[in-house]
Amino acid sequence: MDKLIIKGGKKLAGDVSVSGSKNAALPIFISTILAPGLNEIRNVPFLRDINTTIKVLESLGAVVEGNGNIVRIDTAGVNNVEATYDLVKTMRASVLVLGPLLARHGRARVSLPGGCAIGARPINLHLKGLAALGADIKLEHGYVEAKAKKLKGARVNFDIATVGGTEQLMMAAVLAKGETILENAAREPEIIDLADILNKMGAKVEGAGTDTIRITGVKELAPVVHDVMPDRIEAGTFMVAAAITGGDVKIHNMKLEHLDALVFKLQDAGVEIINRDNVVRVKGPRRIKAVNIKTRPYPGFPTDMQAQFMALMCVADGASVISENIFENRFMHVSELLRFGADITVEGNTATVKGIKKLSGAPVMATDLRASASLILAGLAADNTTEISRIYHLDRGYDSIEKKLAGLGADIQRVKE
Ligand SMILES: CC(=O)N[C@H]1[C@@H](OP(=O)(O)OP(=O)(O)OC[C@H]2O[C@@H](n3ccc(=O)[nH]c3=O)[C@H](O)[C@@H]2O)O[C@H](CO)[C@@H](O)[C@@H]1O
Ligand SMILES: C=C(OP(=O)(O)O)C(=O)O
Repeated sequence: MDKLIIKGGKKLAGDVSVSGSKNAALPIFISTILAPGLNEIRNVPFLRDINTTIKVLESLGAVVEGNGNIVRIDTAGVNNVEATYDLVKTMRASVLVLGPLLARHGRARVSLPGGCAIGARPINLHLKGLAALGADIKLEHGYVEAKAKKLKGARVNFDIATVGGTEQLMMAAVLAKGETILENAAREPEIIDLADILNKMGAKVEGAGTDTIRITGVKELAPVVHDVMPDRIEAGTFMVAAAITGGDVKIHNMKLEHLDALVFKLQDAGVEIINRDNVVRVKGPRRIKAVNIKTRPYPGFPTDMQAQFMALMCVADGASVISENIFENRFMHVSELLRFGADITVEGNTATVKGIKKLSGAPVMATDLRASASLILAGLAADNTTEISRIYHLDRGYDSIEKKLAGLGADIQRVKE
């Protein structure tokens, strides 16, 4: 197993480029099931979750080959309709094959994903929506079995704005008979990227990015070439890295408009952000000011940036109140941040962080993807040496993060344990 060793205290400076988005690429890869033939996906990040998605698609009969950041997925031969426990358990997004398999083959058998470290993560709203489209759904032996001769358009009103649920229903509805209206749909930019590829394939999806998405079913879809959008969470993580080290970093290949909520909070904390010619320059102040955040569905503050922002608040002047409103157990980084000497108390879904002058490097353990990023950020700001173990979580979602940070002057190394 690999671990990271960071010698903190370096102000980051220079240029860094953001990779393609994990949370956009996974549903985009899965959407190719709907367009039999050779699809080409570009700007693909190198991530463990991408490899898992490729394994899932191959297990269904797709032929996949990669060349750098371009991946070609031939879905002509997809004829297996079962995604097994072994694959789904390592990556929850695999459950998204349900909608496209059902739409293309009229049936699917997919392992229930179960919870994960950050929460229970149910899929009841995915299943309720598919049932509204006419699917017959059974839960048996840990698997969802879904059947429908032909899905039929319907109105689906989500109780909660769910990103995965919205993606699942979009992919099911594009080949359904008639019109589907998704109300209280999630509005994340990754949903727009998915709608874009589906529309290129010949689908009729309108309103992605708003809370009402209208989909008119079509008979068939054709394969396409598509570029994945930049990863807004990776970009946000670099912004916090610049801020926490008092650095001066220019970030390329990012869309600042996807990060409004984070930008406002960073500015309130005293961070300077300049967007010129599509390059975002982030300058950290000498001292960070404490600000409060509440995670919310997009366009609110992203839950995927909560852990990283908490690391920043650990060294702010004053106290910050952080509420996590999406996942019930997404504070696992707290106990590890305490090992750096941070002053954090948690009550229910709220953490109160009292900033201290300096964190102190420590051996810590990564518990989930974004928690890992928060520990790196703390390590960059801390004195002395930080050792982060169990970084396999990090490799699920960050493309060469240690190399990119080293390129900005961080003293960070990956070593074998
Ligand atoms: C709204 C939100 O911030 N979604 C995040 C969520 O997406 P992901 O798609 O994993 O999760 P959802 O958006 O579906 O979940 C939003 C909320 O709805 C609940 N829920 C969801 C589906 C369902 O069938 N039943 C149900 O009750 C979840 O428990 C959660 O409280 O995690 C991803 C990985 O961290 C993030 O990139 C997404 O931005
Ligand atoms: C938790 C995350 O991903 P996943 O939904 O794949 O678990 C994430 O991207 O922060």
